[in-house]
Amino acid sequence: MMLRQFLSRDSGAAALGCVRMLPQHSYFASKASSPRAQNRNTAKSARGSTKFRKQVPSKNLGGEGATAKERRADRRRHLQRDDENKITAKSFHATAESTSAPAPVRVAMHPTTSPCLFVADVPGIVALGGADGLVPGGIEVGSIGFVSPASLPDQAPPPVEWGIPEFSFVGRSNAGKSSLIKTVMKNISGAGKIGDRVGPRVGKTPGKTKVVNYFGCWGSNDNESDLSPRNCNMFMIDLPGYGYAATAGVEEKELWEERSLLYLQSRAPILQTGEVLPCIYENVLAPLNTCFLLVDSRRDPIMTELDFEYLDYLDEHKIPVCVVLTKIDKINTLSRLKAFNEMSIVVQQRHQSGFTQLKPEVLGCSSHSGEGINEIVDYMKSGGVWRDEFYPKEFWEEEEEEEV
Ligand SMILES: Nc1nc2c(ncn2[C@@H]2O[C@H](COP(=O)(O)OP(=O)(O)OP(=O)(O)O)[C@@H](O)[C@H]2O)c(=O)[nH]1
Ligand SMILES: [Mg+2]
Repeated sequence: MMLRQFLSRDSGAAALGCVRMLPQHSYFASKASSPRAQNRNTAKSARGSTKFRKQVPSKNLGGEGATAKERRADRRRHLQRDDENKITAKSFHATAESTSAPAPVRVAMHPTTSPCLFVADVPGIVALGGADGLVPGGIEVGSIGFVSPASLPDQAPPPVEWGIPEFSFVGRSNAGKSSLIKTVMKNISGAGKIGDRVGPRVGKTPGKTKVVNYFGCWGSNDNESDLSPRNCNMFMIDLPGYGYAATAGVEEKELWEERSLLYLQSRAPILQTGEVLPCIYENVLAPLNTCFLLVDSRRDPIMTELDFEYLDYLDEHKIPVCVVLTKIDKINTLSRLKAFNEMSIVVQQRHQSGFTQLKPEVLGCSSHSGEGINEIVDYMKSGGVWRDEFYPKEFWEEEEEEEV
């Protein structure tokens, strides 16, 4: 009961109670200041690995004597206007392209939110969890839909304060992030096809996704009036990839990378400022539940320097990470074994050296054949890292005692 109230987005009082119950010395604070973390940071600066650490939101945007960073912020504002992912009024009249869904997919603009919400209301297939759909026992999902793009964190549709769990997908450009989200949306909703106005856009050339896109998941029994971002049970976030992009120059690409990093650091338990948020941010949970780090299973070696740098960044911000090998339909059994072994060694080494938010098991999937998708969906529906790895054990034990 207490647990459910705490996780409920509308129970501010219960959340406050929980803040008091948190251990005095934060789980995250102790990890952040550990000698191992300090050594890692020192080693990182020594090898000049600063690509993903320079990205700090700029306060002074442009103007005379502006620094390169400020000029980039100016460009960012400019790009926001003509971004290809921006929703236009014309899109409101779009219909979803779902030909083989179990029931017709309806697309609706929700009146209570910004005029860019599309909802694909598809009869749900699974119902987990309790009344709120957001309980430690699981996250109930059944309906899915595109909510909104955001170029900057403050444009994100669900404010951090709502504490709705978010699952984000990161990786090199072309790793298969958007495809995976699309396939997961199909799995959740039971729809045969997810159109581009409801799901993420997929592209053959690296650099397709350019802004942070929010996809909402509602409960399977929610009706149309419940389908606002506030009522979402979880979000899936499609982020622009890092590394080579065929669709843009270096500067534009840097801007997209910055968008990803700004998103991550604004939703993570540890802020860029060094401030530690011990699971709770202004009385609610830090919303970023898990970051799926996608790696193309065909790569040899499996991890590139950029992947390692990204992993370092996630570690530094104490973001829970689950590594997923993608496109496994493209490789034979022997190559799969090799890829999984290689990746598991990396993950276990990192886990043992202090990156405890890194899920020790590596997942694999194919968005084309559907292999491994159930495991990813099950992971999210079971609450991701909320119960087990993310929170200190004593936290839940204390809660349960309170219930008695
Ligand atoms: N064979 C196979 N191809 C895949 C799979 N997943 C994605 N692809 C293909 O890989 C290409 C890139 O997929 P995207 O989902 O757009 O990749 P992304 O990571 O979102 O790329 P960016 O948005 O550019 O960062 C597309 O041509 C997809 O069809 C998979 O599981 N198997
Ligand atoms: Mg993409």
